[in-house]
Amino acid sequence: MTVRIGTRASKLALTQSQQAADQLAAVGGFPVELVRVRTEGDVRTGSLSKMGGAGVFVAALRDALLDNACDVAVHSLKDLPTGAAPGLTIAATPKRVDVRDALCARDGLKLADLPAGAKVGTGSPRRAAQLRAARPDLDVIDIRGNVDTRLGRVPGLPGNIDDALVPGKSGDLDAVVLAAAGLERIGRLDVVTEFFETDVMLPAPGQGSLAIECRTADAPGTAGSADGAPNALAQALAALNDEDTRLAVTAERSVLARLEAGCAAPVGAYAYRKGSMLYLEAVVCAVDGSKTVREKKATDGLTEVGATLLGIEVAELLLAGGAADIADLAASR
Ligand SMILES: NCc1[nH]cc(CCC(=O)O)c1CC(=O)O
Repeated sequence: MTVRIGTRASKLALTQSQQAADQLAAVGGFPVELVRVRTEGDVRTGSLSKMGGAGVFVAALRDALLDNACDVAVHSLKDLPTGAAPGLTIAATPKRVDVRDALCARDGLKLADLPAGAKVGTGSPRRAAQLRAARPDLDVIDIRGNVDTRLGRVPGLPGNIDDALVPGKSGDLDAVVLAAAGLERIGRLDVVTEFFETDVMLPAPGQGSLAIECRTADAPGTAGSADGAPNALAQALAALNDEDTRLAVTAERSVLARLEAGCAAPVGAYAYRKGSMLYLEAVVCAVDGSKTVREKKATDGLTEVGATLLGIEVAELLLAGGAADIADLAASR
């Protein structure tokens, strides 16, 4: 048996798929190969909103799983919609890496050093809102493209502008904000000039975490041979799972689900386990940075159900604090 991992062709996707492939092969003892899946979001360069949102990146991989064109898909968890995918299971969330957002600025500048009116690029309403709340004098510019293309818009940061996507835009910004996790995975933490602590900028729910998805029939707990023993893939997937990461991202995604928030809603959430408690912090911001609702709560229910309930409780506190009035929670792109 060769296990086929479906992957997008971007540098970040290939890197994280290859890492998962190496780990699966090591613990499973079976051969693993990468299968490239082209997604609509990779092929077309137009507005993501016209393609049905960031979910287009995920949908093609899920179709490939359901069509038996691959056995495993590795997603950035923060790109996964919260709704269920029938027939598929998130079999593992490996131990999460750095959850923070990172400023990548010209000349080594930190947020406090940027001059008034400095142009800071981000495609994320969540980052834009928290940037504006911290520094209302900045000019936040909407950008998209892969990590290289984004970095290439800051003078002195070696990036590779995709000219089809953003013609003539090389070096036009003072800084961009990216997830530390993505930079870490592709070995580009050298461009970071400041890591934002979570009191300045709460990350996207699931940021820094991967979701390893498979057909439910192959998932740990469901897959079995006639004698009831789990199959080799299910066992290997179970070995890649980190339960503290699973609890944290379950709580974070539960906030999004209870808020019925779209993928472009300005919502941040971060959960972490400390001892016998699971802590969750979440924020909803007006995109112009003028208003913020923030809540924090903990539970000693260290189970999937406990984490989900914690997310619901925090979401309801946010709603009671006026979250739906300050932000368009349904916003999608
Ligand atoms: N939306 C794009 C995306 N999806 C996952 C990551 C990397 C971070 C992660 O794995 O959480 C990124 C890039 C970014 O936000 O800078």
